[in-house]
Amino acid sequence: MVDNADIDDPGEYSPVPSTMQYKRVIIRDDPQQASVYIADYIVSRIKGFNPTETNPFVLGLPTGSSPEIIYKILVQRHRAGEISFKNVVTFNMDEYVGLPRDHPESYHSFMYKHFFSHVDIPPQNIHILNGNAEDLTAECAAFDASIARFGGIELFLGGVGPDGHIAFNEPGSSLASRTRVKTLAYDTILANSRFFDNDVNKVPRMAMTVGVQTIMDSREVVIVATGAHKAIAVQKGLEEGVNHMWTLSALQLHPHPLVVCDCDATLELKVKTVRYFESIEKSGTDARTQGPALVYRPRTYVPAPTSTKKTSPRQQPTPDRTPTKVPKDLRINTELHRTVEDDELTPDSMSSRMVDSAIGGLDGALKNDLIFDRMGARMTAL
Ligand SMILES: N[C@@H]1[C@@H](O)[C@H](O)[C@@H](COP(=O)(O)O)O[C@@H]1O
Repeated sequence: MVDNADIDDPGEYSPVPSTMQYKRVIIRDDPQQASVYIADYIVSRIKGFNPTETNPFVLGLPTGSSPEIIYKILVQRHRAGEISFKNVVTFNMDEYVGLPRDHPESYHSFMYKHFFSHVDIPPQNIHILNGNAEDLTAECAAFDASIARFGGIELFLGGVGPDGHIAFNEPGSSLASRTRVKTLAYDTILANSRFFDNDVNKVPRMAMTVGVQTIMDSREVVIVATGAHKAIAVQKGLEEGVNHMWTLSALQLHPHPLVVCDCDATLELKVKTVRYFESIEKSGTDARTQGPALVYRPRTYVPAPTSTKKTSPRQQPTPDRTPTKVPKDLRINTELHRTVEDDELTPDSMSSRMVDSAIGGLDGALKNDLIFDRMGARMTAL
């Protein structure tokens, strides 16, 4: 990303990759300050868009502990009357497969607990993949079709896994992927076991996730990366080449990526890289407060069928995601019926871990081994 940061011309706010690119890395002292930056940024983008019922702001959203603070601040801004989500449509990036919707660790539960229940977003504007759908492939295709029906995603907020994954696009994911079912890498299962009583056996093995290309199709991507455990991912994603083993790195090819880190997440970056991006911000290209406003292009918008029926969050029906009309000019391929991971690699080391981890009793041994040889080594290196 560094060598390609031709930020002198922010260009048009266009989903089409062009030579006019505007890459930003913002560094703040701690997760709180990084989250304030992002929350304010999202608020300013929504306000600048001036959404209406017929032209809503389409926002992609993540789960995870990093975005929790961002949601808290957004809720505070909403309560203070600074922002309304009435004309915002959301698409969540992922959901576990097979976990009941009302399980406390489902991404449905997470989103309502931390965000949706506290703001004025209409339930029919919320889109979260149904990890219990009978036909998961059809569910994924319908999700992409629904994004297309809304004219694509305006801003996709995401986190990053310690192994560099965005959404659940694990190492080896195709950079051309769209929404589909993925087997989780053992590192991710291990990382997420903290939400499941630290028991890797309780973590679902599969998830549905938007693809790397789904994220790349959005007009702007904002990534939050906080903590020393994200430092390697940030370094690989920003300083090294585009690589499907660190899917964050795909953003190097996006026209409007914004990565917001705390200091700890930059620990593996070269001082030169950090200084470079700090100087960019100082020289007046902080898009939130100083930089030139992005120009919103009119989008082809096909309104979703609306329902006036009130539902409680838990009973929220799966929206009708079969589009009656999909704009022809959209680049989103809605005809994805390939089988799971057709075009993706699962590194040998990971697939063998997955097989072994299914055998009772081996998880503990593997866990120790992994902590030692992967995460442990990274942490000592810090
Ligand atoms: N699918 C989610 C990702 O979307 C998230 O970015 C990652 C990191 O989460 P955290 O912010 O908790 O470190 O966790 C999960 O794997």
